[in-house]
Amino acid sequence: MGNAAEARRTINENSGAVTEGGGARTVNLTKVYGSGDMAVRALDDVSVVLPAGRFTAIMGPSGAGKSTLMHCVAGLEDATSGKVYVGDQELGALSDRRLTKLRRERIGFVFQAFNLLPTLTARDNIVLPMTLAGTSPDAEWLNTVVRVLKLGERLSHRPSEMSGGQQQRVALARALVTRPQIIFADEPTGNLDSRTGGEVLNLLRNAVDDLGQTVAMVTHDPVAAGHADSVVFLADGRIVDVMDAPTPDRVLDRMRGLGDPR
Ligand SMILES: Nc1ncnc2c1ncn2[C@@H]1O[C@H](COP(=O)(O)OP(=O)(O)OP(=O)(O)O)[C@@H](O)[C@H]1O
Repeated sequence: MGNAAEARRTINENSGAVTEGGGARTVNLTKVYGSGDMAVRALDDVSVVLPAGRFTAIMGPSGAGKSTLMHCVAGLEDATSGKVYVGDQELGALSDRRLTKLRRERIGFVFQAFNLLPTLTARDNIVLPMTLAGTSPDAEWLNTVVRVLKLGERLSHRPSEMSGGQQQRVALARALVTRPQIIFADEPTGNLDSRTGGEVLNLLRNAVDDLGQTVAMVTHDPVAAGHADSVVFLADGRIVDVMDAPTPDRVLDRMRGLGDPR
């Protein structure tokens, strides 16, 4: 799809039932930081679907609004106007307490820095969200996640006893164990060598294909975006294109077209 108007139309047409029971979407989402002369319109009327059971990459030049979009959809930032839905729940309708609960129970995060607690074993890091919530993991699901991520031999190890790739797999297991409606990955391969980065991308792909997970990933890397089902391109706070079945070459071409020097 070549132009922004067409991209937006498709997104709007798709923004009905697609996220029911999973995924996320925004409707006319605008986010302004500051006010008066200092106002920055980080997102400008963004309507986008992150469909259930699909892997979506979010790309665009520096300052395009990628992190802001992720933070608004994850309920970490308020919208200035417009709406955000996780599944069929509109975030603006929730009290702070219920929003915190939704974030803990229905959203998973994988960051560039793995954010593992150094004193805890892999297993205790994986189940930490549930420990904090005072619940216990579904043993069968925990076993499935550990098996898919090949962490069976590592469960009693602390982060310092694991490689970067193994630590990232623990971080992904922690995101998966609560069966969130969507996982947000922010540059999940940024700190990794290319082989380990490739493994992490395959794991995200497998989480979608084998576990039915919904994944949204912010990345600057066309190779990483090539693992997704589709790529949403942002520029100056607006959606300018959506690419299905992306390849690294097509993504790179599109990024160059947006003036990204990489
Ligand atoms: N807390 C904030 N206060 C003021 N302005 C902000 C804030 N957060 C982001 N911005 C501005 O909003 C715009 C979008 O920023 P954002 O971080 O979402 O872009 P990005 O696409 O993630 O960039 P990058 O690729 O460099 O991480 C930028 O102009 C940025 O300076």
